[in-house]
Amino acid sequence: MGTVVDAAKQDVNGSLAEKKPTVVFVLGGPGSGKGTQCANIVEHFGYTHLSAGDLLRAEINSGSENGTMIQNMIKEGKIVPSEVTIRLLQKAMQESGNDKFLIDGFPRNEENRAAFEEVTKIEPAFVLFFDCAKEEMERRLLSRNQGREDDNIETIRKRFKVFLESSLPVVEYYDSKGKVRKIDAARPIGEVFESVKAIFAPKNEKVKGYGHVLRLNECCSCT
Ligand SMILES: Nc1ncnc2c1ncn2[C@@H]1O[C@H](COP(=O)(O)OP(=O)(O)OP(=O)(O)O)[C@@H](O)[C@H]1O
Ligand SMILES: Nc1ccn([C@H]2C[C@H](O)[C@@H](COP(=O)(O)O)O2)c(=O)n1
Ligand SMILES: [Mg+2]
Repeated sequence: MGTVVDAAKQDVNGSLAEKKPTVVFVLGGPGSGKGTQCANIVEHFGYTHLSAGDLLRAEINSGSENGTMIQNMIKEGKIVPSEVTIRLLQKAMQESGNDKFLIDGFPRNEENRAAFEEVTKIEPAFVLFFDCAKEEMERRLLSRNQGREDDNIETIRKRFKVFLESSLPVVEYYDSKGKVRKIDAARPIGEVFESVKAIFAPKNEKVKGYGHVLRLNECCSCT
């Protein structure tokens, strides 16, 4: 089977030019709205959404030999070893037929980050980071009602701790490389998506220089 990079090699002339897939990492605390906003981005911008958590839950349900280990780790709010998660992500990328991916909830720690880079040689285009207060995230998780085993107060607290201790340093790493696009995710869903759209909209549709981003079909009060 070819690699993800192989699948993305074909250029417009049909020749085999090296073209790596576009990857956007989507990070944020538990319940910050990553999955909700990824669904909107898919609809508007043609990305394939790959949630590491969803892939791990599907692996549990598939009866895989790793299922029990993954289930126990998720229940404890712990991070599953990178080799397991990266294998699932690579398989999903290959099977998608797309070359633009939103990778949601990954990398969750330094081990995830370094292993993904080492195995795939892919650098993210940028990191979309949903910033939200803990109290608001907790409220959302406790009323999500999707039957997730980890949406109980005991596991939620463990997930918050892991987020602060292990995932935020990854966001800081990418921030030091100028790759983080931070969104205030505590607002209503539609407002959050307006900010997200401004990041994904093609560059040539933006007009800069007025202290905010304008779309070509909009006008500011200066005219
Ligand atoms: N901006 C928002 N305002 C209010 N509720 C929201 C907002 N965004 C998402 N929600 C709701 O909060 C819950 C959690 O959202 P979502 O599943 O998208 O979060 P997540 O970041 O993917 O969480 P997790 O890390 O646990 O997978 C859902 O019930 C969703 O409908
Ligand atoms: N890179 C990842 C992503 C997720 N997990 C596990 C641990 C998380 O608590 C759980 C749920 O993830 P979510 O759906 O909230 O993004 O899945 C992991 O081990 N490694
Ligand atoms: Mg999610």
